[in-house]
Formats: sequence, structure tokens, C-alpha cells
Amino acid sequence: MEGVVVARSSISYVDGRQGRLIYQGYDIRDLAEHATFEEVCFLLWHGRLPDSGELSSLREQLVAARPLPSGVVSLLASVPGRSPMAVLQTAVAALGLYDAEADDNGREANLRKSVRLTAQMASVVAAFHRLRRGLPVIEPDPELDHAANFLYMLTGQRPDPTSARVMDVALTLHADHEFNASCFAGRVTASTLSDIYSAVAAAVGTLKGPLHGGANEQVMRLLMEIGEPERAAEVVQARLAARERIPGFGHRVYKTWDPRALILKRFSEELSRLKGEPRWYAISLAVEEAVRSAKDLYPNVDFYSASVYHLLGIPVDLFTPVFAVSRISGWTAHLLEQYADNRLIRPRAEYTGPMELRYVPVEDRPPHTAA
Ligand SMILES: CC(=O)SCCNC(=O)CCNC(=O)[C@H](O)C(C)(C)COP(=O)(O)OP(=O)(O)OC[C@H]1O[C@@H](n2cnc3c(N)ncnc32)[C@H](O)[C@@H]1OP(=O)(O)O
Ligand SMILES: O=C([O-])CC(=O)C(=O)O
Repeated sequence: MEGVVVARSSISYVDGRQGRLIYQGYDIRDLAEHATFEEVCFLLWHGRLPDSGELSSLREQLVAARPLPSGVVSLLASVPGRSPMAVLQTAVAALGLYDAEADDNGREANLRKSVRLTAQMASVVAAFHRLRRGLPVIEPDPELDHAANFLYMLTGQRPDPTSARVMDVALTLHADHEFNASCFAGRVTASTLSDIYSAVAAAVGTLKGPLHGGANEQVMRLLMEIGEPERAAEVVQARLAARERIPGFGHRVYKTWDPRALILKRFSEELSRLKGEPRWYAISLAVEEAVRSAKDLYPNVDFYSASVYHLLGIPVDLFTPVFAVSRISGWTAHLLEQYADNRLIRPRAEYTGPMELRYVPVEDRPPHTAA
């Protein structure tokens, strides 16, 4: 389906040649510099920036929705913690079980659920992490905005202003990206008129893969394996010689710099310096140079977000869940758009199997021999 346009959408636009990303008319660089994640959520859901009353109201709704149903907390305390993305997917389905509006697909109900899901996915990731470490779940702080509160509930420390701002911008940068694989999976689910929780659970499962959101975790594991900038070229060359992919490079749509990667690169450099850990930026830069000199591939959003998340104190296996904590805003915007003008998404396949075979009873079939 490379390059195939499957629907019309007003939510976001990716110009893969110029390296531009637009949310509802606004350039991502403008939003990253000036907007908050809460404003971006409103923009994606409503198609325009909020006025101050609307923004205060959205903030209040998000704060009010942060606490999780106790049944979901019990579930998080009892599941095996091997795959945080599988836990998140399970928790999204469970949140639907506790929502009396789960099966109401009207726009107003779905908007309320978009707010709840955006607030609660952050709470799920933070609570799961605390519980698996045997630590108490942190009560949300209504004075903190979404990004800062997430870091607080995860780490137990109120973040410094730079960390809070970097987290907020990272959420904005990851919020939406046109018909990416997870968004498309969610829209396909919604197109059957299934509920928003089912659609988001499908999207979470799709984001998990290492060719999509799962790449950010693989990037950090690569940086850790490399360990020092001087080893970057050797490790990258060995991987390319083995025809392995370098996580965090290449993109189906961008054929130049991903504008989000440029912003995250600056944050990686800034945080590396501020936190006194210059090697993460130095290794990342050395990997970028090694890949760029070997292949015509640019870093995507997952490359520099890895060192940024690490420097914010986020555990490596939560990197992809943190991507979902942001992308829930874009997924739900797309689901609202899908429900508003729905037609079942059901493409065709070109059949390549045999025809005209006749059934033979099992006792008459010869033993199968591997080809
Ligand atoms: C949020 C996101 O989802 S962003 C993407 C996150 N995923 C990653 O970072 C995983 C690594 N990247 C990749 O695997 C790919 O670049 C993808 C899946 C993102 C896009 O892939 P496609 O559009 O299908 O590109 P395609 O697979 O056709 O690659 C074109 C060529 O570039 C090579 N290539 C692409 N990405 C990489 C990479 N990361 N490392 C090494 N080679 C690569 C391919 O091997 C291929 O080379 P060839 O023509 O010599 O065989
Ligand atoms: O658009 C894509 O294919 C991948 C994606 O979600 C992104 O880059 O944010």
C-alpha cells in the first residue's frame, strides 16, 4: 500500500520531500515551540486551537479523569510485567469494561472517552511501573499539567522545568502522523462500528512492533550496546553488513530529515549536557554519522527520542508505551473522524492460491511430505 491514498483527512499532513509535518494547518515546529500538549489535543480533536476558557475546561477534564478504576489498578498489580505494551493493550480493553459509555459511538460520548483515555493511558503506564517495582501508586497532582504529572506519577519526583517542558514537547511531537500503521489499524476497527476502546487496543498492538513505535526501545538498546561514541561506526557497519536494520532510521514517507527528529536532537544534546551524561548524545551523533555515511537514511522520530526519554529517567521498556501516551491524542482524533463519516474499510487482495481443487477424505490422502 506504499503511497496509496485510502481516505481524506484534515487532521495531519506529512510532506515527505520537504520534511514538514502539519497538524490541522499548524507546522509542528511552531507547535513545538509555542503550544502545550493539552492545546494540541484540543487542536487534533476539534480542528482549531482552544480559547482560554476551552483550554481551562479541557485541563480540568483531563485532571478529573486521571485516577484509574480500582479494578484496573488490581489488574495492573496482577499481570506479568514482561511486555509493558501488552499490559497497556490489556488495560485499554479493561478501561472499556469500566466505562458505562463504552458502546455509545456518538461524537459527544466519544469526545469524553478521548479525554478519559488520554488522561488514563498515562496513569496506566505510571501505575504499572510503580506496581511492578513493589512501590505505591502515586496520586496525581492536579497542579501539574499532563506531561509533568506523568513524570511525577512515574518517578515520584516533581520534574524540573526543563524536563517538564521537554516531556511536554515530546508528547506534542509524537501526537499524530497521518495514516501510520497504528492509526490505520484503529480506523479499520472503528470502521466496523466497534467501540473506541477496541480501536485503541488494536492501535496499541500495532504500535508495539519494532518497525513502528517499538523502534525507540531498540534504539536505546543499541546505544547501550555501543557504550562509547568511538565504537559506533564499527557496530553500525557490522549490522549493515549482516543486512540488519538500524532502529530509528528510515521512514516510509520522509525521504529527508523528519522535522521531529531535528527538534529531539536538540533536546538530546541539551539534556545530555544538563544531566551531566554527555555520552548519550555523543553516541547518538556518532551513530547518525555512521548511518548517514553508509546509507541515504535519516533519523526518524524514534532515534533521538530514545536518549531524550532515557535522560528523563524513563525505563527503556516503557519507551513505546510513552509513545502511546502521546499518540492516543491522534488516534482518537482519527477515530472521531472515522465515526463521523464511516464506511467499512475492506480492501481486496489479489488471489494467488490454487483453484478447482476437489476435497479428498482424510483416509485417502497420501502422507504429507515437506517440499
Ligand atoms: C514512528 C515510526 O514508526 S517511525 C519508523 C520506526 N521504525 C524503525 O526505525 C525501524 C527501522 N526502519 C525500517 O525498518 C524502515 O526504514 C521502515 C520500516 C521504517 C520503512 O521501511 P520502508 O518504507 O518499507 O523502506 P524499505 O524497507 O523499502 O527500505 C528501503 C531500503 O532502505 C533500507 N533501509 C530502510 N530502513 C533501514 C534501516 N533502518 N537500516 C538499514 N537499512 C534500512 C532497506 O534495507 C532498503 O534497502 P535495499 O533497497 O537495499 O533493500
Ligand atoms: O508515519 C509513519 O509511518 C510512522 C509514524 O507513526 C510516525 O512517523 O510518527
